[in-house]
Amino acid sequence: MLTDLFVRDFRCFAEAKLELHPDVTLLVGRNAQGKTSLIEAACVLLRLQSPRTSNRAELVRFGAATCLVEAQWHGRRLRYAQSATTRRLALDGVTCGRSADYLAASGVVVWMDHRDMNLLRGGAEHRRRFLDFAASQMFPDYLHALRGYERALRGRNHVLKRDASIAWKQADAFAHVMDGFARTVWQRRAELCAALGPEVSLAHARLSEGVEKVSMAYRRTHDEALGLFEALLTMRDEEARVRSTALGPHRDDLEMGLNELDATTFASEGQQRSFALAMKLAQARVLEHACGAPPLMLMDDVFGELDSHRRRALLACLPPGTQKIITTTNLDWVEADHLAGRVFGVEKSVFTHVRG
Ligand SMILES: Nc1ncnc2c1ncn2[C@@H]1O[C@H](COP(=O)(O)OP(=O)(O)OP(=O)(O)O)[C@@H](O)[C@H]1O
Repeated sequence: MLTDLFVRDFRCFAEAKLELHPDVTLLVGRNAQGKTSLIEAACVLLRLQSPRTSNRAELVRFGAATCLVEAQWHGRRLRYAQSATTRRLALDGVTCGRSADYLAASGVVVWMDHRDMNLLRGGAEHRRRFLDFAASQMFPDYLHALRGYERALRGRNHVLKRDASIAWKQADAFAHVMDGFARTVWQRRAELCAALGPEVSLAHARLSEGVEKVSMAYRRTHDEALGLFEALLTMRDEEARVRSTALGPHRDDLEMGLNELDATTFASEGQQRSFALAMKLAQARVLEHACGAPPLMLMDDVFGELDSHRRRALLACLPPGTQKIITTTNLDWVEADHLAGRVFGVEKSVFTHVRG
């Protein structure tokens, strides 16, 4: 459970302190008052990643030198400080030099927002990001393998673009490195998808009252029997033409089926929304199972646009004991019998305790 959340010079906040509720904390305010920034701070503190940006310097309030986020997570004190160029982490008041050690002690997170529709409507990169965020929380070796793969991929693409005549020997050296990391990435993504598949079906059945059938499968760019290095050897002509790496985990995708059809093209908007919700719920259940404790749910303005059946199903499908921080522009949708907790109003980056 996350308690005692404190931020200083983070995004629009000079300083804010919130005592979070063990079940539900609602942050209510008009647009651009700071709701999303606050739950982003919680995500950064627990996972060292923002769902909104990969440029950490953006987190520091304009004009300030360093941002700070601190909270208690299941009795441990987490501290994240970030300047334009450096990041400092601390666990229980002791500086933590290795992010892997920090992440091992920290909690897991599921982030939900209106962009979740991109899991169905957007390109494959959205689905890969979904897998990567979950896999990096479940498997301690995943992020290292993914970053190593991406580094080698950048190197290889640079070689493919650089000269009029491609230095294949150099490109192959990068391909060897990519091949090693790709094995871990594939294995972990496959394990994750095997765990997610049945959970997506279960969650979707509750959201759609059991009338539709969904499926989800991981799709590689090439035959599994071939290693990446060998597969890339067969792509010389194509790569010489497009000047970039044609195969590998950076091009893989998830195949999403709805009643045996491709959900990314044939599903209605409502069906796609239920599918995306089911994926996030499945992520929560799989993370709970893998990590032994429910994730923190950070839900950015997702409830207002759901009908009351799906709102109830969404809450009912979460693992028992899941802590939720929910942002919303109004409380009209809140039904007292299924959502009690603490409410804060937020205006111009200042939080006011309203009730609970
Ligand atoms: N580094 C920063 N320093 C200062 N202000 C920032 C920084 N980054 C973002 N902001 C500002 O913070 C404000 C709050 O943004 P935030 O996305 O948290 O609002 P919100 O209440 O979630 O609104 P919405 O409901 O529209 O998403 C915005 O006006 C944004 O421009």
